[in-house]
Amino acid sequence: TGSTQPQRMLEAVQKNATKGDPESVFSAIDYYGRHKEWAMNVGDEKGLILDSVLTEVNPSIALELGTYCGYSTVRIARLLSPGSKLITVEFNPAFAAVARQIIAYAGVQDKVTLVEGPSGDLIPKMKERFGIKSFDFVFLDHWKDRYVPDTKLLEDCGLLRKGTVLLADNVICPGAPEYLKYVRNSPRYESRYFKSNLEYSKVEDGLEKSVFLG
Ligand SMILES: CCc1ncnc2c1ncn2[C@@H]1O[C@H](/C=C/CNC(=O)c2cc(-c3ccc(F)cc3)cc(O)c2O)[C@@H](O)[C@H]1O
Ligand SMILES: [Mg+2]
Repeated sequence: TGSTQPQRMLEAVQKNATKGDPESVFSAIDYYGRHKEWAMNVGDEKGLILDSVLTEVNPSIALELGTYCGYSTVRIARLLSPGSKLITVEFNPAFAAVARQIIAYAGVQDKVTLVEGPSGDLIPKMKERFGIKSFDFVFLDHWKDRYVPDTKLLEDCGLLRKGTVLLADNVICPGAPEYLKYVRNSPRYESRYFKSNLEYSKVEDGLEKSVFLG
């Protein structure tokens, strides 16, 4: 019945995953994306890189730009220490509605605040709305041409501190060439590329990890 892909993914989660088990939730989405219908989730291969960077950073306050169905939201939230929070930003209300249900099904809703709206409007309100000094970790996975403007906005709003880690999806496919130029040429970032594959495919893609130097 699900008319949109996110609704069909939610159905797959409700059918195949165990309530309260985050791993079973994102595994069900991976199965769906690999065997039923390709979907733009960071996926299982790049997901392992995301997991390892997260474990290394162990953020108290994390930001995700582009929730979509909540696949990476669940993947990130499951690794957060008690008391840590993830704020995820999504401007499509239909996607946000599905993501809320997937996040709740996984049982990680207490660690996640899903904020609806365009990142450009919400980033400047993060401090006043959520009492945030700065983010420890940012996952960029929204429109690729928003990576640079939103990174600059995070800098200008004082939301990055010495050591904040930015992790950007899809820097090769679909590609974020301006973003790669920005973080690799800027003296304010220490950048490194993690080669991988596009989700559920053999095409090359990768994640760019950039540490803000202050
Ligand atoms: C306005 C700022 C702003 N504020 C708030 N929410 C925003 C937003 N801009 C976007 N969103 C939401 O984020 C999600 C979009 C994500 C965009 N992601 C890809 O386009 C992508 C594509 C491929 C691929 C497609 C086709 C191929 F052939 C190959 C690769 C693979 C990937 O992993 C990909 O992430 C949606 O939920 C938007 O509603
Ligand atoms: Mg992506």
